[in-house]
This record gives sequence, structure tokens and C-alpha cells, in this order.
Amino acid sequence: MTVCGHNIPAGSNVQMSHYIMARMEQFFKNPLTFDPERFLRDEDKPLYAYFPFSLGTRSCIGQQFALIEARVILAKLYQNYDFKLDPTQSFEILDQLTLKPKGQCMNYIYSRQ
Ligand code: HEM
Repeated sequence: MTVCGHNIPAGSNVQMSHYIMARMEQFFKNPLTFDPERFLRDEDKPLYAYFPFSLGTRSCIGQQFALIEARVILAKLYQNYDFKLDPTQSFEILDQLTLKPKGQCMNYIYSRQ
């Protein structure tokens, strides 16, 4: 099989990298800019370049549940607490299959009550 001019022999193990695809200008405008609004429901998203829950027949059956759960948890947290990032922390990435901040995500948390 040939994909974009590359020959893929039968039996090859093919993986897709979110990390690389999310940084490609052809899929995301200004890919290195922190812009959560690009993921708003009505924004145009490249269909096959954004697949956190995978795509196709074996994609995540918990996707809708996970998205609702995340909204509820975030809403509850922001209703009850104010968050302030510790300004001294670095923004280096720790790459361990999934990506996370190297120095964790240190916050000051203030109760709103
Ligand atoms: C942010 C949360 C979640 C993410 C990012 C996520 C992501 C994924 C991905 C990428 C797959 C495909 C794995 C593959 O290709 O082999 C998958 C499959 C699956 N997920 Fe999730 N998932 C999440 C939450 C959930 C929840 C909450 C449930 C259940 C309540 C769930 C149940 C499943 C199941 C059963 C499969 C296997 C589907 C199949 O093979 O037909 N997931 N998930």
C-alpha cells in the first residue's frame, strides 16, 4: 500500500502521533499557540488529525460520558475554588507515553466560601 508516496509493506505496525499532528500548520493554524478556543464545538476541526478518543468502529465508547464528566468536574471546581498557577514553575514537558508538565502543575487554591 502507498500512502502519500510512502510504501507501507504488508504487516507493518503503523502508529499515528498526536504530538506531531497537533503541531502541523496544515492541520492547525498557529499550532504552537495556546488557544483552547480552537476546540470549541462550532470551530472547524480537521477530521482525521484530531482523535483523542480514536476514530472508527473501535473508538472509545465512553467518549460522551467522559466529556460530560469533565465538564461537571471543572464546573464544580470553578464554582467552589479559585486557582492561581505558581509562577515559578517551568513549562517543560515530561514525555511518558502521555505528556505532562515536568514540574507537575503547581497551583495556589483558594476556597470561594
Ligand atoms: C478522557 C477520557 C478518555 C479517553 C481520552 C479515552 C480514549 C480512548 C481511546 C483512544 C480508545 C481506543 C483505544 C484503541 O484504539 O485501542 C478508547 C477505547 C475505549 N474506551 Fe475510552 N477514553 C476515555 C474514557 C473512557 C470512559 C469514561 C469509558 C467507559 C465509561 C471508556 C471506555 C472505553 C472502551 C470500552 C473502549 C474500547 C472500545 C472498543 O474497543 O470497541 N473510555 N478510549
